[in-house]
Amino acid sequence: MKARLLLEDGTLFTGTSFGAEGQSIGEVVFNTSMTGYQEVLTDPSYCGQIITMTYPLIGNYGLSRDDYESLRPYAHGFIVREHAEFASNWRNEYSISYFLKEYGILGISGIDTRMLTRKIRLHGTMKGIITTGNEPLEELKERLNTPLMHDQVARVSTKSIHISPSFGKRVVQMDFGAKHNIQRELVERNCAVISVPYNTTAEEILRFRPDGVMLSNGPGDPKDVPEAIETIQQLLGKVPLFGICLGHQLLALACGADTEKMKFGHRGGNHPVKELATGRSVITSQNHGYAVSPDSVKGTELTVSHVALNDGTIEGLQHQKLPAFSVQYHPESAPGPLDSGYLFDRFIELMDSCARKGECNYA
Ligand SMILES: NC(=O)CC[C@H](N)C(=O)O
Repeated sequence: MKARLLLEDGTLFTGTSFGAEGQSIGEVVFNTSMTGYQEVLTDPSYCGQIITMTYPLIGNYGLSRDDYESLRPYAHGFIVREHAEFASNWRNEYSISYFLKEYGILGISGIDTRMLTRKIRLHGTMKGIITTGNEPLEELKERLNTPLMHDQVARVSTKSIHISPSFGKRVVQMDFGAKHNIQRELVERNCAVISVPYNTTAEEILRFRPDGVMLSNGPGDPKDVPEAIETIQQLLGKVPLFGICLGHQLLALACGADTEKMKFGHRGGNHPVKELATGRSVITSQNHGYAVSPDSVKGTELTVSHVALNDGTIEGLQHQKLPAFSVQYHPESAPGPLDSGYLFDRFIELMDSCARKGECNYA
């Protein structure tokens, strides 16, 4: 079946549908990972976005339930050069087209993804619409005027409190759309993880007597969740904090810094980042369209700890006085390189040292 993709700048692509039928609108972004399409599709941070994969063949190792990064995909569409119906992998359970159809996500293949990516890099991220119908172009253009959503975190955050029990440390995870691998990394280090909805108050969080609070990744503009910024302000200094991606941006806002939308963002599995304290470089997994504004950090109690080697963007922050740090990239990888797993060890050490010094203060 034929499918079309229309961009905000008027570019029309025609391809083949390989997912659900209908019409879907979203912000078109590109991801340069060569593998990991199912972790990407099930990363809740893509809620409201249409993902273009720059790697030309997608679906060739199929899908398996154990590789999901959340319970379901939240992306608004999937664009590929070529999709493979036949999967060569003993772990394969079903095909990419079956998966997309099951969750009502439109997929379009046969697209010149190199041209599309170059357009996005030149113009910045744009809205786009995918359709399998025969609507006239004017109607699609009209639909592209629909404003983008701003309530993604509320859509993807857990609706109720749940715990993955373990003996050891207790970490409350503010779930803004958390990827499963954050929890796996913590559980592996003997932490019981209590995941709470994004709008849980500081008082409720501290009632769990946590050793630390994890600020998860999540979709959208960090300024769309002011209640979380307020909660983080109240948690600062009372309990060790570790922020990842959206959690990093929210920590920055809570400390008085600012965030801004990037031209086309960072999404992929090979972004080089430098840790300023050691001069060491790591290859990181990334997925973000916003970043902390460099000038806004001056005058706050934050220090820039990591920078992106491709464009100098802030990739990590450390609080100068309080036990709190964060990274813009994904130390939990999934998909992507494992270089940054040591940051979870650092969080454990921070919780240990705060507990030793009696620095946790639940009052
Ligand atoms: N992966 C994330 O947490 C993304 C954070 C934020 N939604 C951004 O795009 O910058």
